[in-house]
Amino acid sequence: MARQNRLLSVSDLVVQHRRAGRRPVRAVAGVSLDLGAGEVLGLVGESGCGKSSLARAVCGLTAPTGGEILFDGRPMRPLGVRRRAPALTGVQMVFQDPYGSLNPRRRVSAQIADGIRAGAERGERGATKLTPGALLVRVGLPEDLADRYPQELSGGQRQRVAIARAVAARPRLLVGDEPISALDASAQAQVARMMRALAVESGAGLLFISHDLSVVRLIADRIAVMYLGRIVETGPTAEVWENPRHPYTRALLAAIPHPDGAGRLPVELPGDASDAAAPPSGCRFHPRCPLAFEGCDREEPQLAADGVACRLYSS
Ligand SMILES: Nc1ncnc2c1ncn2[C@@H]1O[C@H](COP(=O)(O)OP(=O)(O)OP(=O)(O)O)[C@@H](O)[C@H]1O
Repeated sequence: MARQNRLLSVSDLVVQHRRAGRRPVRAVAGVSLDLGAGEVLGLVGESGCGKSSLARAVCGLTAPTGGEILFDGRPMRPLGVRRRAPALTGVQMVFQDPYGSLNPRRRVSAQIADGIRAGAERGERGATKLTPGALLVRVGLPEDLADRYPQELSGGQRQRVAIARAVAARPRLLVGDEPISALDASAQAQVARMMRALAVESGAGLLFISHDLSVVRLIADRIAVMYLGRIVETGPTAEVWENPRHPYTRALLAAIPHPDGAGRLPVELPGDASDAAAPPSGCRFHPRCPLAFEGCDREEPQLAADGVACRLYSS
């Protein structure tokens, strides 16, 4: 499908953070990806690889340093330029910490009502039929929680409220930045599945970001694996899960404990992830790669049409 026809199309995105008196950090170093309506893309990678920087740029919260973000075929402008709340553009984001994003002084019902209003203002069909109580039930909470304040709720309840508020705005694109990592392990898969259901049934695209490949694979149609600012592998979920090709994806998979406690042993990657402010030359993963060979420290592999950025597969 042509880029302009995708709900979200990111090409060669660069996000660089300036730091006073220190070298800038290129958190996103040339990323291209796309997402269709009703589709779920899982973005995975270790802490610090640039997932949040990418998510914030996609939502217009951070100005890109380079590249292009098309939303519905039109350039996504940073918030300062657009001067409109993301909800009014049809993009909603759910963050890891719902405490930071919910207003402690307003009742849950009022905050969800804000979302409903934003959807209605954009003229989204059905937005005015939504009610805070019905949305709470939809995210697995009792209706009467609407009268409470965020601090009266548990962390898991707050995160469900944040999801209800995001969905209330009838977004065309929902971005979850580690939306489940603060939840109990027992609730993570359930909440992830709920986000998928809510997005897909309303025809929205979902960009679901997590460091946990085992949860992402439960809900994503496609997976993109990010390492130090770059996408190193991407493909349909079943393919990436069953036949990971990039050595980094393999290491991520090998580190997932088997459900019965046996099976795969955690494999430690040698060394720490490199500093994004001073990435290694050549392939960014080569200092930790068990399969690195002659030349990997000089040539930076590009993401090929087969979805892998690794010299092992280039002819
Ligand atoms: N505002 C900022 N100013 C300076 N450096 C930043 C800023 N935001 C992020 N960084 C740096 O950019 C790199 C990528 O960070 P980012 O938060 O995007 O990654 P992440 O994969 O989302 O990690 P985490 O899951 O820990 O949030 C890191 O080296 C981080 O220290």
